[in-house]
Amino acid sequence: MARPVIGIICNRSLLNDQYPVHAGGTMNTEAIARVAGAGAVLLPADPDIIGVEDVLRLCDGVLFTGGRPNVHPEEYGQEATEAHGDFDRARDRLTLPLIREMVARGQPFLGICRGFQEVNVAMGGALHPEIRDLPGKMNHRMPPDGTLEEKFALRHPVSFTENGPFARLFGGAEVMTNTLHGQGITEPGARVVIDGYAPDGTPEAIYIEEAPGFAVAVQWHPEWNAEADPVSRPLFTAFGQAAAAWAEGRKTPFSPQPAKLAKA
Ligand SMILES: N[C@@H](CCC(=O)NCCCC(=O)O)C(=O)O
Repeated sequence: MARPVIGIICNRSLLNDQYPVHAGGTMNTEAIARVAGAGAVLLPADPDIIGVEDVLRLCDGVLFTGGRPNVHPEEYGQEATEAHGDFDRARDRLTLPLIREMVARGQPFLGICRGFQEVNVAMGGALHPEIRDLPGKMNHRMPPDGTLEEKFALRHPVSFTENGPFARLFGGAEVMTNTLHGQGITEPGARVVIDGYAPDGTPEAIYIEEAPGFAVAVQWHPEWNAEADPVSRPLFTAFGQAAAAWAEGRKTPFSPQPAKLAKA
């Protein structure tokens, strides 16, 4: 039986340090295929190659992935500085209008890390280029060296609104997550509900208020260990269910039922 199709936003990269490619991580494709239960398609992050309308027609959902290059600060009315690092303006030109259109239509999406930041900026919010420089903030960047297991290790708790949608989805108001980011939300965009925070107050989980569909994003990387992680699994499962509903012509707002607590 045909599965829903979820588009995965790629990042530009160099193969063998020589050949320009549009790259999609296998952690993302595996999470979409094995946990969300959808067919995964890789989307070049450039509207001159695939436009917003093409993606909306082809995909039942979109995964806005992590990525090292940052959303250009002119997208939120600020000047670029050295702290902002690298940019990917083609990706900005595709993802920001795509997110706004998907929110309006109720077409499901999940944002991860840079994708989380894109959702906030698409809705009119702002970011800080290096949150560890802010008073009281911890360093949320991934360790510069080490194995993937060390880089994606669970590093801090995220606390959610009691009985809010994330707490209901995860079966509790606090979970442990990894952290691999330098930027963070400073001002939420219109209708952006910040529902999860790290201990230092860094926003970690958002959804779009009164969105007709699944409009959700997290600052951490749930694609790591997605099949086994007790947080990743329900998140990608709910995303896949929303994409399947879209494929059948139905919209599903982000309003999980309380998780069935394990029998004592
Ligand atoms: N560039 C943004 C988003 C960080 C992000 O998506 N990290 C995943 C990729 C990790 C890496 O390759 O560095 C930020 O720095 O906040």
